[in-house]
Amino acid sequence: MYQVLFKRLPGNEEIQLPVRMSELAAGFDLHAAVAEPVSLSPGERKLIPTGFCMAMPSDLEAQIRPRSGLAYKHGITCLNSPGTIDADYRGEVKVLLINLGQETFTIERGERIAQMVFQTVPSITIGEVDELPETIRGAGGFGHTGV
Ligand SMILES: O=c1ccn([C@H]2C[C@H](O)[C@@H](COP(=O)(O)OP(=O)(O)OP(=O)(O)O)O2)c(=O)[nH]1
Ligand SMILES: [Mg+2]
Repeated sequence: MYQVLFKRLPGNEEIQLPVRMSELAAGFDLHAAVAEPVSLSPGERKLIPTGFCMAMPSDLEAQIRPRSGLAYKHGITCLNSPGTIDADYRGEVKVLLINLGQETFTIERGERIAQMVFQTVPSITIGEVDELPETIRGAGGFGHTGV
């Protein structure tokens, strides 16, 4: 079990912290901490504040992913999906939304705009070599095995 710490930013006392909407939901929904409703016209992108900063164990990352309902109904998605929250980031978590739909979409204060999924990050070191270990696939890719 991991513990993730959240710190609300001033003025966001009534904005819910990330919340799971069902017992086994993978994603914690993120709420918009916009001061007033924010409109996204078709094709427009905006960085939406969540009103909190966080700290998680060093072997975790958090991914910011779209909500499928907003994507399906309104064309609202995360431009940089999945967004990456690094374990050492202490700034406000923000969500980069884009409107790929055909109508203007308005984000209300407190609305659930995206979801955050936690993942473990393996410990990696980088090694440089002249030759890589051989494989049967070799350099074949991009449809090399057929459809
Ligand atoms: O959707 C996102 C993506 C990133 N971040 C924050 C947390 C993350 O740790 C930091 C940096 O993100 P990223 O590495 O994706 O951006 P970068 O363009 O490489 O910026 P940097 O040079 O700060 O790493 O920005 C968010 O709040 N929301
Ligand atoms: Mg980066």
